[in-house]
Amino acid sequence: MNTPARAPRSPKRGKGRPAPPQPDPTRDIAFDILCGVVEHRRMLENSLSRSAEAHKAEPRDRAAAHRLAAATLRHMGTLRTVLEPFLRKEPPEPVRVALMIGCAQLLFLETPPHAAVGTTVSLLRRRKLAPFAGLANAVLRKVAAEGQNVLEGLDQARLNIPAWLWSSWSVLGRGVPRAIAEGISHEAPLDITLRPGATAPEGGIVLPNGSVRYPAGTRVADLAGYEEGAFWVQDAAATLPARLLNVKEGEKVADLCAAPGGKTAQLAVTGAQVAAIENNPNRMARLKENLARLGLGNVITLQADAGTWQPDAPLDAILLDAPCSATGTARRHPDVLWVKRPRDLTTLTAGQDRLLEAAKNMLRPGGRLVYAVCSLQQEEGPDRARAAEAMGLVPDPFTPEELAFLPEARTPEGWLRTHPGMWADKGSMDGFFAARFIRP
Ligand SMILES: C[S@@+](CC[C@H](N)C(=O)[O-])C[C@H]1O[C@@H](n2cnc3c(N)ncnc32)[C@H](O)[C@@H]1O
Repeated sequence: MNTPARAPRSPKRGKGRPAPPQPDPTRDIAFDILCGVVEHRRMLENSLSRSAEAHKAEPRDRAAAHRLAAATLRHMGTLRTVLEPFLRKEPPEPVRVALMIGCAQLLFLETPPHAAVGTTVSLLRRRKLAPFAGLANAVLRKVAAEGQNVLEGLDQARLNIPAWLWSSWSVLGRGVPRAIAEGISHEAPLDITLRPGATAPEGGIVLPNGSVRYPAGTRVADLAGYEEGAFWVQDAAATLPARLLNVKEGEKVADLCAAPGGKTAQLAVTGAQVAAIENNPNRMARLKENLARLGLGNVITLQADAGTWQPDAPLDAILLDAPCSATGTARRHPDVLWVKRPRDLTTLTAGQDRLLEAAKNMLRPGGRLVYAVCSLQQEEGPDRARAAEAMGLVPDPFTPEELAFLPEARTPEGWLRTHPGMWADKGSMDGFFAARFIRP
């Protein structure tokens, strides 16, 4: 077994001192993000908001850092494996993080070797890890020379998914864990949902569900019509739960876990009377901003716990997009793979049951509930649908006609199950589970 390495001696200086390290906010912020995820199991956004470097950086540098960190996370299992034979001893975790950033640039981001090596060495110097600069120089030069050959012998899809998740996804079908891993291995495209009657900005392709898709890296604010509220950002799979609630004009509807509001917007444009409930004040602020941009002033927004909130009168329909492990969003948020643990599911599923029970009691007899999670986990999807049935809700299966544009997502029970292995030829989709019920 490898043992922790002592810091090697500083590389010998020539006649002059080494040049002082150049500022490099992109790599500094990416380093902070990755240390937060890897060492402290903090989600990427949380790590980003704690990074002092990120606070003083230009938006452009923050965005570049976000993409570099996400690319490193997407390939993290592979990067660890590639580095292993070049390290005689285990380096401290922050040094390994810096090496992974350098390695990701060499192997996946087409950064020229001198830049990948040089920026990693400078990063270590800026972060008071100068004694490891020589090690990084030597290791990354070897990766530059031999890394592509090493990659060829690796099962990258398998390495980039933690073992517990890979085995949990095998219930989804033969070959599905690999298909999901391949879907996650690429940066997600940008999908938008158009307001009824709005024209799609140029450059997108229309997907079978009506979403319009733009290449990964497209900046939403650059698309024509954004400021005017012609559309909102929403993965194609994320449009399905609200659509399957089949809300009609004038109905009394609640969106119980609403921010940032893509599904609220879908419900509101039908002309229904929508109450959007959200308990997190920061996320509520984002929801309100989004609804204001879209001009959807007809939505009532309430900061409240959906587990205790009561409507004035029983509701016709409810969307419960419950908080979950979010493993279905790993192509946008690859940090999820390395932050979540099996034990998190116990707390999450208890919360989902609490919200299901509360939602049931808000409905009028005959009222409809769609329960949805952006999770690929059995415990948060099918097991919760069974729990809802045990609470007295009556299943109302999705019909083949409702899912005619995506028949592979309809389960034998009439639930919805999407995953990142679907629409592989179109750029994939997020993983969602949804089930519909009627209150008897
Ligand atoms: C999966 S996200 C919802 C995404 C949203 N439906 C959309 O499409 O944009 C879950 C949301 O539920 C909120 N939330 C979590 N627990 C809640 C509770 N007890 N009551 C209300 N909102 C809650 C979270 O803050 C988060 O914004």
